[in-house]
Amino acid sequence: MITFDEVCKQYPDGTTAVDGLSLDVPSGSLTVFVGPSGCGKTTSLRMINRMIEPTSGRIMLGGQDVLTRDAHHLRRGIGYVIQHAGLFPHRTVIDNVATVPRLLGASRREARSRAAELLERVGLGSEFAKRYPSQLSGGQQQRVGVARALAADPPVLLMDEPFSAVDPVVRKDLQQELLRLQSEISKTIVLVTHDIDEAITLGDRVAVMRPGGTLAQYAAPAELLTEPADDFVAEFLGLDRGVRLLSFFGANGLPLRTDIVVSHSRHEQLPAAHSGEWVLVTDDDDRPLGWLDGAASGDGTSLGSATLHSIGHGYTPETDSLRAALDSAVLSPSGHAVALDGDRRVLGVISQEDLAQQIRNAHLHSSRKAAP
Ligand SMILES: Nc1ncnc2c1ncn2[C@@H]1O[C@H](COP(=O)(O)OP(=O)(O)OP(=O)(O)O)[C@@H](O)[C@H]1O
Repeated sequence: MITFDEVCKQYPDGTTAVDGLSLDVPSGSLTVFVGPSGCGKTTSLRMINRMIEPTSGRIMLGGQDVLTRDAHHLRRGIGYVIQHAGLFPHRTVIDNVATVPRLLGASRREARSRAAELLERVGLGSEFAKRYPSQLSGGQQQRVGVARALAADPPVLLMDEPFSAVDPVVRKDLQQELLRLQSEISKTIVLVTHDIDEAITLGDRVAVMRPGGTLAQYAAPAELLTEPADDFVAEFLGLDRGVRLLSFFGANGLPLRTDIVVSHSRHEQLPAAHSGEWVLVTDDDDRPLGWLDGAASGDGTSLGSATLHSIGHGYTPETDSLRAALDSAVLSPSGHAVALDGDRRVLGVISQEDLAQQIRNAHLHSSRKAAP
């Protein structure tokens, strides 16, 4: 556990970077510090490993004030990842990572084998080991940075805007990688970002800081989205916070219709009962072929030659959220989301209207749960 206890930091020029910060970062959790530029996120992070020292207040790590710890010894237990990975440009990838175990006394061979294992763990195969950092993409360099930070097997990992120098697609990949890695290694991670979406995706808990270095709210992402503490937090979360909240509700158990799903193998023509409405046409294996606009086609239309419209991405009830189901319905020409199993077989469909009702139920249920 890391505890900030009334921590303040004033720089010599009089700037107050952090003002009365008190919060607990539970062991094994991923906590995100988020807020607009200049609100004291980096200063707060660097006070954990004593790169910056507080003006007043205390930071406790494992029950001990970090200021009472030898700085080098303290940092050995704290991995640190920064924006541009901060790799040694003249060392190969494997040597960048092996440097840390070497410093800790491992033989060259042991250090390299540990480094290779860590590179594998962050998704970089052996073909990257001999390259230099400049021969890697930004995202690959960030992975090496994470592998190096993990090389001493530190219980704590500090990450300062680790993914902000890479493009949005790579960034999403790296975020998912970090979540996967964290599920395996369960470190105590403190991550700084100015991107609220990143904070909500990654954080078990999110500390929203405001200009002047004070804490606006510290809560789990779903709680932030449901009950922002004030207008500053609500505004920082953005206008689509209701839709983002849907990411926290599973799409399992939604009532699905199968009466407007028509199998190609059982019907050669659009049955009369369906003329006038959209039907989903499937193949012999229940895989979706596309939506047929019954109103435009009329009964008796041959299913084999009808014009079908794409179902889009559909959603998988077991693994997707209500947000994915809603997205699927909004993008569908028929206004229905298609539920697919893991083999992309059709389980049924749900309309936007039915989904809206389910969303209202989910919100109601969550606010009842939140009530004392
Ligand atoms: N060495 C320093 N001397 C004086 N003021 C500083 C120093 N370092 C940071 N500051 C100021 O302290 C405040 C907090 O800075 P900090 O870097 O912690 O913010 P941040 O939230 O991480 O910002 P960003 O998102 O832009 O990186 C800012 O106003 C900054 O200008």
